[in-house]
Amino acid sequence: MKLPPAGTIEIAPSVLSSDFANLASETRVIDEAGSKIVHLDIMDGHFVPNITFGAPIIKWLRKYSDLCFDAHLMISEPDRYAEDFKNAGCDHITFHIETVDDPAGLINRIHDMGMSAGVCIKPKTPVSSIEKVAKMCEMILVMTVEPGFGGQSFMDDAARKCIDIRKMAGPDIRIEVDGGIDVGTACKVASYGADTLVAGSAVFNRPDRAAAMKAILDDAAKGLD
Ligand SMILES: O=C(CO)[C@@H](O)[C@H](O)COP(=O)(O)O
Ligand SMILES: [Fe+2]
Repeated sequence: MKLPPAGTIEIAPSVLSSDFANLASETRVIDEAGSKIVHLDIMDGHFVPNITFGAPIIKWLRKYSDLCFDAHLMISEPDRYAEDFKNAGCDHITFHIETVDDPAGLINRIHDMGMSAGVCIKPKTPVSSIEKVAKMCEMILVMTVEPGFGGQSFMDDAARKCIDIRKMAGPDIRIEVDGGIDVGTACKVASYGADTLVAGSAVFNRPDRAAAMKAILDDAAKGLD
């Protein structure tokens, strides 16, 4: 499934905190609970100090799920691997602005392969770094923790960058936030202009994933009041 167009608040559960031995059923649960997107965290042990999974695992998961596969590439040289993620069935690829010399070139390549594209900024990376390419993207990802691990504490200063990004990019681009999103922080990021909420531990570390997702979305709605 393609990335939903901007204009609605969506939750993008990150399977990073799920039971990797049961990835297909974990993904089915969030689908049945109403999610349109599953967030896939790809880490290479080089750009970030952790290793997760790559295209072969995604290719298998694709056989079991029609959700929008939102790949968050926390890897060096994302241009080298973008085609592998396309062939594995990803719908959307986000790469880190810190990892490339020619972000516009990579966004064009991702589009040419038929996927939507996103750039991501780490907490200390300024909004100005994505100014030239923001409007080329379908979604901009703002890290609200240092990338690499689930379960970290939300950084409000980083989240506030969504306010400037929303002004810069306009209403037609999704702004995704990632790290420490739960009840209490979802309302804040929604008020800053984010509309796509990645949640890992807040969903998968709870026995009732559907209830956890609903609580996060209800909290986000409060941020729009
Ligand atoms: O990209 C990352 C971590 O680098 C994430 O997508 C995490 O999975 C978010 O985890 P929580 O903070 O929601 O537990
Ligand atoms: Fe992520």
